[in-house]
Amino acid sequence: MKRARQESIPDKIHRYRAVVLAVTVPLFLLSLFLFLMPRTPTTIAVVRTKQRPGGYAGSKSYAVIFDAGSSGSRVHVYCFDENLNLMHIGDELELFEQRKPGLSAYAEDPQQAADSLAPLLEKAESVVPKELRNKTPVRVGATAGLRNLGTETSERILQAVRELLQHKSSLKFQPDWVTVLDGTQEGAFQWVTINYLLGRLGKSYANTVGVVDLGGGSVQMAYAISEGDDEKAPKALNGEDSYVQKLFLKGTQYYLYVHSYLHFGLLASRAEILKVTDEGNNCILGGYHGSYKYGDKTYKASASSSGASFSKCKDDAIKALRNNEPACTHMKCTFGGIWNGGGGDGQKNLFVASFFFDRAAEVTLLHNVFLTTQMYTRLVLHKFISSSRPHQVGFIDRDKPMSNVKPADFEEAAMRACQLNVEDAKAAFPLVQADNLPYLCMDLAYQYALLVDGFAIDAQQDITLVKQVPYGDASVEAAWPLGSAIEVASSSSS
Ligand SMILES: O=c1[nH]cnc2c1ncn2[C@@H]1O[C@H](COP(=O)(O)OP(=O)(O)O)[C@@H](O)[C@H]1O
Ligand SMILES: [Ca+2]
Repeated sequence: MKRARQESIPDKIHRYRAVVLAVTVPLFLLSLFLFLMPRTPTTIAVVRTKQRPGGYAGSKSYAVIFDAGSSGSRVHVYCFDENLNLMHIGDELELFEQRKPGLSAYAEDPQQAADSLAPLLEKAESVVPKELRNKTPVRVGATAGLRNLGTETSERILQAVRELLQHKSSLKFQPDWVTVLDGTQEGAFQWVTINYLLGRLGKSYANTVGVVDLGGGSVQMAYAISEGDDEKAPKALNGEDSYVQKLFLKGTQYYLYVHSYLHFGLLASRAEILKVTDEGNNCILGGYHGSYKYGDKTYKASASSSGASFSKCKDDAIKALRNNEPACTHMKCTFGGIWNGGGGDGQKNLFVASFFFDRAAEVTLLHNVFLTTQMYTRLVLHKFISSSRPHQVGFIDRDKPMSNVKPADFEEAAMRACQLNVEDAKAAFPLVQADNLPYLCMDLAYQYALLVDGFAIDAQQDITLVKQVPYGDASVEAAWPLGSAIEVASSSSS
């Protein structure tokens, strides 16, 4: 048998050259490709590590703001880019959650008050990316409800809320971020919110809009005035909030007239009106005999035998506005001896929010959605159906978050509501909550009196009722927390 010849290494390479080439060439090409490729990290979508305070990471910063209102608690979460534009949180431009009642309903039990915020906190945290939570500030602003309770009780509640945030939250938190907002801050934040969403910040004061925010406990008026008018503003006396605040926004100096009227929010005003009326009330819908509780006081709320009367009820609302009015020591006053700010271009476009919108929406129905034939007939009978908007009853466009109306629309709606007894009103206004029904005439008459007699707005002036303001591809709540978040985000990203 012929023995195989012993091959040398060069011979072997020569014999297997095809295999060697087939293995080494692709390997060489692969290494060359990897060598020339741009050096990107292999992990996916890393959040940039350079982070500034205020939940800032790369180009995003978050802010969580609790609105502890007198009639309910709400949480808003906003996300801003580095130019302070709102960015998406899911499909929306904010997270907004609410629950009732507000903190002041738990005056006797601060722990329960704080616990009422826990579900809102959980929801808010869930939309902030985990790695940003300890950089994201959480603030709580309480408004008229806690202002009414007095310092000791409200401080106990705020302390319980601070403990909740300290122990149950992973957000960035400082004890002095949980406060009772003063009314002028609240009004100023509301003005910033609406003007920001409308894209008016950075423009001359004359191109901004004025705002009225009718809460449950207080109502705020805020609008920008000229520098010259600021110089003429009456100086605040000791203990009074100053009438004008200076705000520097988007490179522009604004002089903002703001006043908050405690006890003149919609729910508080009912108590004021019930106080000035005697036995049979002119505002309570016919057939209702009960009582109204506001704060820790209860008022008799009983209809007169002839039912409600719009004109008498409006007079009572005006009496409540003027009740114990101190002399007007300023050039021109609204009510309560308060300077009216002098008016001007910053007030010519007025955006009117909160309960103004809510009540208007509740007395507006789409025929096809809500009305039975019997109800329709009743509404025609009472002339509820307006020829200018034949597709609906009432005066706003229910499908839109903003509507152009006139103060006179509230008068007209009040006149119609006041004619009804409580049973008929229930059928005519299925959207009005049962516990608000007896007060429907009172609420609408007060809203009209507040605008026309309180703030001296012409009954025929165009005003905008607003709940949300369209911004980008979504709408954002027209409420003060956005103004507060803008302050937080701009101070932490500068
Ligand atoms: O985010 C919001 N969007 C629209 N309306 C709001 C928002 N938050 C509160 N409101 C409105 O504010 C009114 C309640 O006032 P609130 O309870 O805040 O009283 P207060 O401001 O006197 O403390 C309601 O009409 C409610 O719909
Ligand atoms: Ca409010």
